Amino acid sequence: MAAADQPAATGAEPTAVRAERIVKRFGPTLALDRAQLSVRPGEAHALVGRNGAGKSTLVSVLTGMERPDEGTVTFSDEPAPGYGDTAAWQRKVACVYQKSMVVPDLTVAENLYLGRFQGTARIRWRALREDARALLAEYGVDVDPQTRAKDLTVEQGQFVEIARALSFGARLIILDEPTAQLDAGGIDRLFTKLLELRRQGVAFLLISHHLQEVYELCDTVTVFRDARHVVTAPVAELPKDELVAAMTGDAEAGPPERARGAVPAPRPGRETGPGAEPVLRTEGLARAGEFDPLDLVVRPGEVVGLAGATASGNTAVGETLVGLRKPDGGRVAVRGRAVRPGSVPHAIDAGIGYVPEDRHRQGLVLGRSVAENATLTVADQLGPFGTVLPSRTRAFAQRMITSLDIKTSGPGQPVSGLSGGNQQKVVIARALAREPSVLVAIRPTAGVDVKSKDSLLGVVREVAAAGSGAVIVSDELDDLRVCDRVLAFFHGRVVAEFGSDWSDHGLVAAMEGMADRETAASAAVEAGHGAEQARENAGIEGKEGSQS
Ligand SMILES: Nc1ncnc2c1ncn2[C@@H]1O[C@H](COP(=O)(O)OP(=O)(O)OP(=O)(O)O)[C@@H](O)[C@H]1O
Repeated sequence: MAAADQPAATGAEPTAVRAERIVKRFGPTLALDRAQLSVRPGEAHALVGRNGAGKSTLVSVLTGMERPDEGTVTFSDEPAPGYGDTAAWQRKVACVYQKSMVVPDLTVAENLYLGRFQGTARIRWRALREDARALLAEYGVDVDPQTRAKDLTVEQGQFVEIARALSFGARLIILDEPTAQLDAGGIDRLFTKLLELRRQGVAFLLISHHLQEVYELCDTVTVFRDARHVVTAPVAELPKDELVAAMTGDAEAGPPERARGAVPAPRPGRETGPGAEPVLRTEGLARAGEFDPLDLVVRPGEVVGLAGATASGNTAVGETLVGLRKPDGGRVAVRGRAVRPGSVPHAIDAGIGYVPEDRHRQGLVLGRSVAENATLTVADQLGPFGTVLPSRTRAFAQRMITSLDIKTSGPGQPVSGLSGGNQQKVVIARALAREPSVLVAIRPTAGVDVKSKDSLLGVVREVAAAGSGAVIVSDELDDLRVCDRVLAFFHGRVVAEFGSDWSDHGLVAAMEGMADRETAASAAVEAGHGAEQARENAGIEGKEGSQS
């Protein structure tokens, strides 16, 4: 491996932060085992590792949220503040999460000065707004200070958080999956802003499962595996396959591991292919202001992608299919049977399995165990006469834990103690538990590590191979690669239809609104399909324009 180990402190160059020999235990779990990390001023440093490797735990230690059992943290070679001294920590470091932590009902100005009011002195609102305006201008953030935080876009929220942290004096900003909810333009603007700030000496620690981002944005990368520091190296000296190998512990990255056993074997008599009865069909399905009437057909054995950037309508379609949103018009049928609109329980009963985007709000009961969460949708099958047998629940959950490679101390562990990526696997386990006819997954691999991503997407393919169908709603190209065909949404309409041989460029252009259906059809023809075939492949029935 070309990678060098963490350079020893020379004393010549101060570090923005240095963590040494950090040990952190949660009950029997050793989350950090003598872990180390140092970040230089002005550096963009990536911290990567598989789900459960200890990244978030280190962030908690570096931001003063968790006290380590052993080890030391220094900022600019000075000891870290005492644990509990929040104000002192704020002057050193801040973590910007995917979901902005600002108080939603307060204005931007109020959020910026939160926690800074002293004693009982009257707050001078006009001066506060002026100060906020000046502060935002200083950091080049184009947001009106009187906007309520809840009305900010994800991108604006992140910028406000960064400005707030810098105004406290912090010179180290930790970004936890910052691009997960940004579209291409937002990512560009974030990257530009970070570059500007780095020139002023601000250091960034980026936690990401998007390895491409690591290469585009960072100059140094640290890999954690199983609670330990494995390697720190300049990104230019660590090719992607070596980086993945360091994360997984494999000598070579090797072929993706496949999760086995989570998916039932194909059912005899279940036909697949173009002639088979659709597992899912929508006719004229629509929601005003969100998406135009959509006729969609998913046949057994098929994985169909609904691609689109934020607010393109693809997520709204997915959430309407699973009953979370009520359509204004049109119908949904599973294996020919109509599904009652706008009802999640009916959708589940009809055979629609659902993997939500926001697992915290829609997916999991955090205080409950892995076993209880994984079996929430099948409680009726776990014992006679409405009872739930704990032994059956545990056995069922154990099968899911093994087949989806969920890193947990066992079926009884509360889900709140799992890492983010492992929580996502529990959500998928739950969706699969009922052996759905069609699985609808919205950004299913958000926050999931590179190896588990392959394995989860492999599970989706297996669901299809077993005679069901799947719909993947995502803007992640890796999610869409497993699809047999992809419909690209823009402004609530399907603007392009692709077979499985789309190019990154073509699909991204379509999602950005730079392709219309004609271009897509000609792209399909160029790729060797007839135009009719391209339309047929796309499963769009009825006359041209039925979706517009
Ligand atoms: N509050 C907690 N209680 C119990 N165990 C915990 C707690 N927080 C973390 N852990 C355990 O510590 C280990 C490290 O988790 P951590 O969240 O730091 O991983 P991670 O690298 O951030 O993973 P991901 O990429 O999935 O977010 C995991 O085994 C996790 O289950």
